[in-house]
Amino acid sequence: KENEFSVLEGFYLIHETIGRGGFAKVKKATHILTGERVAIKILDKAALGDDLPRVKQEIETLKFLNHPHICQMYQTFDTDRKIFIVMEYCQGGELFDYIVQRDRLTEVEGRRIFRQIASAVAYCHQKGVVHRDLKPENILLDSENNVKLIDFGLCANSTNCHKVELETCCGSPAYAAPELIKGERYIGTQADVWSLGVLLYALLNGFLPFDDANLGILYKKIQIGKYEEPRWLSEGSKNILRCMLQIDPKYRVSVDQLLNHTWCQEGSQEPLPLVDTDDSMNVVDNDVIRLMAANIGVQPELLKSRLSLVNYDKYELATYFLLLRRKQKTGVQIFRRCGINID
Ligand SMILES: O=C(Nc1ccc2c(c1)CCNCC2)c1ccc(-c2cn[nH]c2)cc1OCc1ccccc1
Repeated sequence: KENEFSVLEGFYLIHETIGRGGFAKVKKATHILTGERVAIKILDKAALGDDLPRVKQEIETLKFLNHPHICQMYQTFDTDRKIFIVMEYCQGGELFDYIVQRDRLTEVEGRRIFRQIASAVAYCHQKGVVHRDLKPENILLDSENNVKLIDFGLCANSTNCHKVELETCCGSPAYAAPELIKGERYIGTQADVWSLGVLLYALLNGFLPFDDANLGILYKKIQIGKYEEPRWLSEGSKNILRCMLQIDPKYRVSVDQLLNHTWCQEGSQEPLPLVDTDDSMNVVDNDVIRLMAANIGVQPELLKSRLSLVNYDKYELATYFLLLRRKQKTGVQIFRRCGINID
């Protein structure tokens, strides 16, 4: 029996399992060349069965999403039995646990988290991707409690995602928009905004706006769209929730309008990442390229051309991404200490 991890030998050190999803196992690992922590999602092809297309869908989608609040895919490859997806390490765990541990978040913390989620969703919508399964379980946190959106297995990609109508009813009922559970054709971006409303409600209150053990009653409550506004909610937060939890999608805000809502603008804010243009998918950070090129003894231009085929099956691309993240976190001086002169 081939050791299922032999394909990783020399590139990643595998540590303990940190989580089990439906058909995935997530293991802590170390990217050997940089020493950076990563998470490796391991899927068994046989166990996947007809869920295999969902995994392929997630991999293809993650290949063109590159955003600080979307869990970054660094490399992916498969053996005859397994699929490996090397992901960004999110040691803060699930947002769901973060809320439960605190009962509910303060408005300041809730706003910080919500703005990061909304900026990730706005970026997806600009790229023609609708997530369709937004909920606290699909939002992880990194070591500084910054948001990392995961699980694009149910997402739909299309160039005109703002207009194309979808029909597959998916996602978790409590976060599903009224038009989606009615089985009507719906616009994915509008359904995502409803889920963002349910998410913000859960962040600020610690419980769901629409909830019932009986699915039929839950559907009724969602279609009626009436929910409790606890006394601790400020006028601003009640207002932004109403903008999202509109049962008629025609009256629902877009995620771009959300980010400009006064509630989101309140307080001292760290600047939101700009929605990147396509060039961020090209390999352009010259500090990282020069460091890597010096390290492996090739011309920077040759390395850049090798990496510009961003198809995630190369270890060097994972190296590039991890060094870029390290530079974003700690600044260029970190490379000087690597003892390699990159001037
Ligand atoms: O790095 C990830 N998780 C993760 C890493 C370290 C720690 C924790 C969690 C919390 C548990 N205590 C130990 C610290 C991690 C990264 C990516 C993905 C991922 C990306 N697409 N799909 C899955 C999943 C991940 O995990 C799942 C998880 C495990 C335990 C709880 C909560 C979540």
